[in-house]
Amino acid sequence: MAYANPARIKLHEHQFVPFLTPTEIQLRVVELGQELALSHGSGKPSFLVMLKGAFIFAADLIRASGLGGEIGFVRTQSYKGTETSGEVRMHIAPEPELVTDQDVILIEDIIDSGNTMQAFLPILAALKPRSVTVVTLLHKPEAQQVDVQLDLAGFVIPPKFVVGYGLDYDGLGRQLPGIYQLAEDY
Ligand SMILES: O=P(O)(O)OC[C@H]1O[C@H](OP(=O)(O)OP(=O)(O)O)[C@H](O)[C@@H]1O
Ligand code: HPA
Repeated sequence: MAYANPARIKLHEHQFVPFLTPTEIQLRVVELGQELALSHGSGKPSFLVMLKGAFIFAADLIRASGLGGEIGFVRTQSYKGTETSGEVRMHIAPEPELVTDQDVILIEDIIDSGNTMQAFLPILAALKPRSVTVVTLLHKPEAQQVDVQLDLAGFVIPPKFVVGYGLDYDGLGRQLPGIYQLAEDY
């Protein structure tokens, strides 16, 4: 499918410039899907999608992997504007039957400070999965404040705020097919 990919966008009071094109993202998502097919091809993993940000990435990644298995959703929230509040709230908890004794593939859109993963992984571990594989589309190692498990990352990016392909700035921008970075020159 061909997507409209605007050059420069405004969301609320901020301007954003193109950072990753839809094509770059799609090519990398296919590679990640192939890696999951290799590591989990002999079984039926449970996919756990971190809402809201990971919903578009997960839809593409799961189909790119060709893997069967159930799909579940969890919802955490910690961001206000471009900053983490530091407090990770759990709105939708995992279904135990998708986790206990299962090989779980946890799909996240971004690991930034690492606070969300640090808060969520113990909740998952308490349900006693057979294994957990953490996949994130984006990783900001220079912004990370805490060490967390990370098995597969699509792109390692600088510590600047990004939107698009599921990621938002205060509720806006999730629908954009490419990923945009906060502009500094306005
Ligand atoms: O590593 P961290 O600094 O914790 O940031 C990563 C988290 O922040 C975003 O979620 P957010 O709380 O914005 O909720 P959303 O997915 O509904 O946008 C993103 O989807 C990750 O879950
Ligand atoms: O850079 C980001 N953009 C959107 N949401 C986020 N959540 C953590 N980091 C980010």
